[in-house]
Amino acid sequence: MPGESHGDVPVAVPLQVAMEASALCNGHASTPTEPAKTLTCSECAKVATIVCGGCWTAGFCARDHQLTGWTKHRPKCRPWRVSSSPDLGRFMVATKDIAGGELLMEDAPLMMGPKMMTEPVCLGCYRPVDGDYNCKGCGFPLCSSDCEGTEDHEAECRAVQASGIHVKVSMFGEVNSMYECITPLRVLSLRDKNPSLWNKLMSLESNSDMREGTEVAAITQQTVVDIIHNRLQLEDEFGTEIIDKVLGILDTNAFEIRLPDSSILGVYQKASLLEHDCIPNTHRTFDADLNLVIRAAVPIKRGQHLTSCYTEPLSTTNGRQEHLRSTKYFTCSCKRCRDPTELKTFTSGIKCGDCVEKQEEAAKQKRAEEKEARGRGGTRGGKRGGVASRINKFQTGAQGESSSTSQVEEEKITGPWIVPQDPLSPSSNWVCLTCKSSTTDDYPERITSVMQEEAEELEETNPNIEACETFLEKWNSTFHPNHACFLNIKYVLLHLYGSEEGYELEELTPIHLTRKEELCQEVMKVADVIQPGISRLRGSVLYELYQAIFYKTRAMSMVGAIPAEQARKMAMEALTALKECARVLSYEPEVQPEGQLGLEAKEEIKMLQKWIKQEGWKY
Ligand SMILES: C[S@@+](CC[C@H](N)C(=O)[O-])C[C@H]1O[C@@H](n2cnc3c(N)ncnc32)[C@H](O)[C@@H]1O
Repeated sequence: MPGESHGDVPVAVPLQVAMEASALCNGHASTPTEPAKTLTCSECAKVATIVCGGCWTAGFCARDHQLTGWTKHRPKCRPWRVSSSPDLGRFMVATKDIAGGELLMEDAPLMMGPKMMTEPVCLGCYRPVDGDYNCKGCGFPLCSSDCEGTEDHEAECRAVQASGIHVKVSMFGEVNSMYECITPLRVLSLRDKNPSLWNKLMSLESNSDMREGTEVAAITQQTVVDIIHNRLQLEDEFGTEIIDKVLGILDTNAFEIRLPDSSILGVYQKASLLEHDCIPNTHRTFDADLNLVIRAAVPIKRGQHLTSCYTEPLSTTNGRQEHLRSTKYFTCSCKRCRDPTELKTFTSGIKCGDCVEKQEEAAKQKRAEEKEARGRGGTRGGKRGGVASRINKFQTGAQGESSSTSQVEEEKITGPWIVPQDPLSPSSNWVCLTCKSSTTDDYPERITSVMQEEAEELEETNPNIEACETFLEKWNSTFHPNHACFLNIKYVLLHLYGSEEGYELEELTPIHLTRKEELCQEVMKVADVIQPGISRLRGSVLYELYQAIFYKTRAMSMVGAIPAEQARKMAMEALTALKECARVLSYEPEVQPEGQLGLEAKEEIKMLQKWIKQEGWKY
């Protein structure tokens, strides 16, 4: 149009090219071939000759009509389309090559509510409550009268009042079962109040057939269905079937939203169509209005499915599978789950006791032979121990990878590690990758759950450095250093070095800083595989890594403990980590702690560059 700028209009792609590309994409195993349709121009309905290069789906008869139609098409233009298959149901496919960080969708919540298992929170603003103020209508605790008339709180308030019950919550700060039926009630109330919203919610996957007869269904029969029917006397309005369907929809689709001091549930229409993968290629955040913002975490090729991780990435294959089966009703067969080594991260790995015994025996034998050889006049090597060896370790650690470090790295891969033979089966045998012996009992599951329980207890007690190090030392001879439980404790520990009282950053010795760096590197190596690209996990660890390297470099170069060239190299490593941290966290909203950390990282880049300049180095 004359005078109108078309600067952001995507290129035109010839229809023939788009059709050939689409045929290639549809070659994907799980993508059905879609019926061939004649594409028409979105502006004049003539037969299309080109498609929009942004979404590769909207057709136009010619470039002029693509330009004049841009204002209308822009809100719909997106780099993905929805497809479906019998295995996955609906899913999203990239319609063009997408760059890491590219915005894929912004999605407003269809509805929100408290989590089913939650401590008492205000039903208007979701802050934790202590019972100081109770709703005059229904008795549920709220933060103040301001939240009494909020639209969010209307459904349960009305239902409770109509039943003649006046709620009295007396336990605070711990999970309270009275909240379990609030969010389902909010969804149910939409059927009459807002049919269009209700229809959108009902169009989401409920997995009703799979849910029927499960333990989850039996529990919610008592905690939700019976309460709605008997206490709130709504049996005539909402039969068991519809309540079960709503519960299935919430289980399958609700996202957990982290607020500053609580977390709640939100249901989103577009983002609900994202398929699960234990190594997701998208990243999700919530903006200040709790819209869900989905970006590409890594570059995505046209034709690839867009994926999100529905479960805890720092967990074992069994743990992830169990969570997905019991709450989302499917068995994940992503490349991480299919591979017994989990792409050589070994986050479920256990040490083979037999092989360790044999290795120890062989080492003992070798030492005895060496001793005998020395006795016969062989070379005498003075063994460095105590302080001398610690200083040596510290210096080699600071100046480059020592042979023992690379040995440890090698061992992380070679083992001897026991892994599940068929990771997709909950009753799989476990096999040692070195001696090939297979476990015939449930030892791997038992020992893992013993350690997991201990790790959970430890995490619940706000552990200190000593407790975390003791835990790792205790289980070190039984599990792989990357075992998911270890990684969770290591994640806590790497933050404690630098924040615990007496271990603040300025007070850390180079040995402590080396330990902090080592922990960061270990967690980062796994994070790079299982949460690549833009991820909060990587961002947060990168910040700690920068701190460890920078403080160590400064402390050591101040006393001349390392050559200038070594110090320069270390400073550059710190700068690289900090820049990547700032990049990764730049996608987090400022209202979230990670968003704040990203801003700090941005500021600290300037400070670090200034310091590097002062030292006379170029960056
Ligand atoms: C949030 S929904 C995703 C959208 C859903 N496919 C639909 O058609 O509405 C989650 C459900 O999709 C299916 N699903 C998602 N990812 C899957 C995967 N990797 N393998 C198998 N099924 C999957 C499962 O039925 C799961 O409970």
